[in-house]
Amino acid sequence: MPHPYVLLSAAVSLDGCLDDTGPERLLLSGPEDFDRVDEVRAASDAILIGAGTLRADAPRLVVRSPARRAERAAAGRPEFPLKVLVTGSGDLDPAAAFWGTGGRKAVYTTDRGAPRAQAALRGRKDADVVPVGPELDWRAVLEHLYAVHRVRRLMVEGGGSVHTQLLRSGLADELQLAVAPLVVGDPAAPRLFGPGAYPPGRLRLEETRPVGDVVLARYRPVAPGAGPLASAADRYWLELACELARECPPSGTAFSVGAVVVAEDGTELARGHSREGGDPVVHAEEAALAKIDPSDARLSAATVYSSLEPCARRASRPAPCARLILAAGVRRVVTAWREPDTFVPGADGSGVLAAGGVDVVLLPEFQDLATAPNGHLLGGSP
Ligand SMILES: NC(=O)C1=CN([C@@H]2O[C@H](COP(=O)(O)OP(=O)(O)OC[C@H]3O[C@@H](n4cnc5c(N)ncnc54)[C@H](OP(=O)(O)O)[C@@H]3O)[C@@H](O)[C@H]2O)C=CC1
Ligand SMILES: Nc1c(N[C@@H]2O[C@H](COP(=O)(O)O)[C@@H](O)[C@H]2O)[nH]c(=O)[nH]c1=O
Repeated sequence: MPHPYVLLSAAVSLDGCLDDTGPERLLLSGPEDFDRVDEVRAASDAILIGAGTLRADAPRLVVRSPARRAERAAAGRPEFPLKVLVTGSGDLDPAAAFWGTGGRKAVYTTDRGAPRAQAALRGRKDADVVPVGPELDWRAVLEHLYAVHRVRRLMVEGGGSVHTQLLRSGLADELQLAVAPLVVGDPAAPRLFGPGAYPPGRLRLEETRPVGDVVLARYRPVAPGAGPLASAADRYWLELACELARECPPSGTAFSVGAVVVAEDGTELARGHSREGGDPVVHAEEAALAKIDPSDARLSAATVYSSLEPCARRASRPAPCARLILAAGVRRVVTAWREPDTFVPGADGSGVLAAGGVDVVLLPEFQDLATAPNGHLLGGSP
């Protein structure tokens, strides 16, 4: 099920704190950065916080700039992004400014928290309470936001507990961190990220920029997911594989495919595309794997991303790509598109891989991107 693009946004002190322990919210951003945050809000379909932030900060979470609100309205969007709250307890103050400002609100809670949240918000026609089960399942929250509220871009404004869970579970697409030039120094102050197990490796730095006296750093988590569930980083790499497919020399008799092989820690091991380097028959996965030393110990925990599922049979080479992947020891493949019958009827590379113990993850929301360079082969519809 598709998810929105999830952007974590936070301002932190030099010692990694989100706030101090005083009664007032600590302003870490300066005026220029608050204006940047307003711009990010205006570009989002929804803004999510945890109930801890609602209690601590009395947030309104609105787009402040009238010009940005007018731009949204002119584009046919609601003037304000949807406000999203997560709570386990359902213990909500109905008098909080959060409820009386902005547009629609959605409250995601547990079966246990729902009756209390519903009681607190009784009479509010602009707030929906959605129980998602005995525990708060983040994937269910994201799927519901995508499917029911049509949220494609979700900004998460904290606090630490929410940011920690989304980064740890591989559901964050981007982190926007404003580093403020002050030190809180209080060991009891809330931190951005708590202790625990995070995806391995380094995040990818996308941008740094001074904004007034804070430094904005934008990162993308790129360590692939594990097992059959897709992570945000899986979407990042699959999109790249689909873009690589556009680099293939045109052909009337073979698909254009892109592939990337990525180590467990997010290091790109190799990439390839069909017919690259003047070889008229080479496939994308084959080209990428050929660039990696077969004894590279990282292969066994690597993920192969391929815009089209790896081939199961071929005439032009002795081994199809599904067999090459198995022989390389790779145990996870993420793909956008099952092979149609165009050239090989009943090809089932995913089945060959699964029979060999590989987790095959299909993300059909990327199929249009994967098929785009192949329209001339598909006779209208794939
Ligand atoms: N500098 C910055 O950019 C920002 C700073 N902050 C600061 O962060 C602090 C608040 O952070 P924090 O205390 O971590 O609070 P959060 O805002 O992360 O909210 C935590 C609460 O959200 C609900 N929740 C979160 N995850 C789950 C789950 N898996 N299941 C059920 N309920 C869940 C629970 O609500 P319940 O208790 O109702 O069950 C939980 O107590 C404040 O001091 C605030 O000022 C906040 C945002 C941005
Ligand atoms: N303190 C702090 C932030 N705090 C965030 O701002 C939210 C309140 O925004 P508003 O409703 O517009 O007042 C609050 O819930 C919390 O998520 N954000 C930042 O970018 N920088 C900061 O220094």
